Amino acid sequence: MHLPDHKTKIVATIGPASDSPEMLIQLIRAGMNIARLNLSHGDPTYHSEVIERIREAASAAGRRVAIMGDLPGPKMRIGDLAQEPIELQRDDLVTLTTDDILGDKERIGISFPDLPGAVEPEDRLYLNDGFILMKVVSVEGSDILCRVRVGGELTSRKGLNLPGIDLGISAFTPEDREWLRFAAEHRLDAVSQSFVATADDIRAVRGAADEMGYAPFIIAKIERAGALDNLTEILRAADGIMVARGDLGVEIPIERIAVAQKHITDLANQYGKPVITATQMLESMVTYRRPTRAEATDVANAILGGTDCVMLSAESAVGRYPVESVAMLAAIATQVEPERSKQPFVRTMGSFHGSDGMNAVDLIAASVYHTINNSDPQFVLVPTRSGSTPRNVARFRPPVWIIAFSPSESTCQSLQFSYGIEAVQVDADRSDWSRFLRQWLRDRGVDSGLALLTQGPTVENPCGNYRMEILELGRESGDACL
Ligand SMILES: Nc1ncnc2c1ncn2[C@@H]1O[C@H](COP(=O)(O)OP(=O)(O)OP(=O)(O)O)[C@@H](O)[C@H]1O
Ligand SMILES: CC(=O)C(=O)O
Ligand SMILES: [K+]
Ligand SMILES: [Mg+2]
Repeated sequence: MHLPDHKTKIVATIGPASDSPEMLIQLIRAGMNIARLNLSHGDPTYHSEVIERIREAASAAGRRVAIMGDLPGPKMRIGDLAQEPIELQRDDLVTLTTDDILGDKERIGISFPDLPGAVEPEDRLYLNDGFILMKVVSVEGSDILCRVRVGGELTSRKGLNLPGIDLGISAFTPEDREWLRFAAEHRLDAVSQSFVATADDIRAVRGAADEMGYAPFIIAKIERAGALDNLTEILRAADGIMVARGDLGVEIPIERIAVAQKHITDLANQYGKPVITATQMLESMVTYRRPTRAEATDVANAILGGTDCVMLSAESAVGRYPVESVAMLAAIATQVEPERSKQPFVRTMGSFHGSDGMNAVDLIAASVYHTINNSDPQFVLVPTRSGSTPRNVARFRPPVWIIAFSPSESTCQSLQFSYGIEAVQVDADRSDWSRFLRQWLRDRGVDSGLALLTQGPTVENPCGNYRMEILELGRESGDACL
């Protein structure tokens, strides 16, 4: 039976460097599980074509690939530049204007009409994920005169951050609603919402999707300071979460990123919701064939720390080595995963020991955890409808693959986000899973050792109980069950 070498899932942003059919096939073969479309860049025609190419490449490669549309959110960006890149130097005077212009070194357009009213002299503005720092000198009409404090290179449509200044815009913007409709029309598996502040932002996306008859897997991107105070409620409302370190590293002091990442990851593991670690994971591979030691270590530490997915941004969207970058993530994951200690039980279950005790799902997941620790099963087999039972087992990061069986194609696609889960679509729910799965394994040449089977009550078997079975695959009397 073919299973990947790595259980960590790989997200790659698709852009001009990776959007050809040939590149997409290579990315998939190198280990890409999820293609991310950054809807802040490129128009609907472009993204429609790319979606079609990704699906064709996935079927040509015979691999499951999920597609995630990353909604722009209320991110302020500079407009297009007449010539690029431009180089801003310390002490340069630059005017940011809401006028519709092609920018240059003296005047740069910005997309947010209310900005001049929201800033005052001495405020700090950051460009390009914080690389460039400017201070406001004065505001006049639609113009903001700024002095460059830390210079650097700038290209079109880079982001603009104002840490600490609340612009009072909700995360789910009218533009996002248009892109959500696009995502619904193209049946994208997942959408990620940028700049989430509260659970209401996620509920707004889910509500709007509902009205469109669309039920995407919804990822909350944590990239503003306020979201860190509302993590629990955001995790409850969302299907998964992303540590969006590009903007987060500007919105909170960069020296606090590691602690925030650890906190978000631990909490997501406890809730059994997938977490994506994103941005600058292999940044130097935008230009060079090899990453730095620090980057390779960052990827490894994210995996050791419990991330489900690692993500590429510019490396795969506009870099010189998209395939090598995916292959590097896969190689690091393959080396690191066997070295990880089993997730400590208390760390994963800690918050669930409330006054109500553990619920049935947690009790079963705990039993699977203990059984794996005391035996050496080949697989954990999990029939599922929504995907929550396999995710509850996956949060322990068992050293064996969890194979989830679901009649729902969208559940299978959403399981692409979870560490160590391989999804298999089956024709229908059934009442004879143990017989069926014994045969399924035998058809794939697996007929010795142990497998664990766990599931909750199902539509086929609504009176069933939460259960864990131990399948002795070679046992004669077990064969008699076939
Ligand atoms: N479809 C695309 N077309 C052109 N350039 C792209 C595309 N997708 C990404 N890029 C480029 O790759 C860079 C890194 O991608 P990334 O997804 O991190 O974007 P970002 O602009 O930093 O915004 P965000 O915070 O939404 O991720 C972008 O700044 C952009 O220059
Ligand atoms: C991915 C993203 O949006 C960020 O890192 O800011
Ligand atoms: K975006
Ligand atoms: Mg961002």
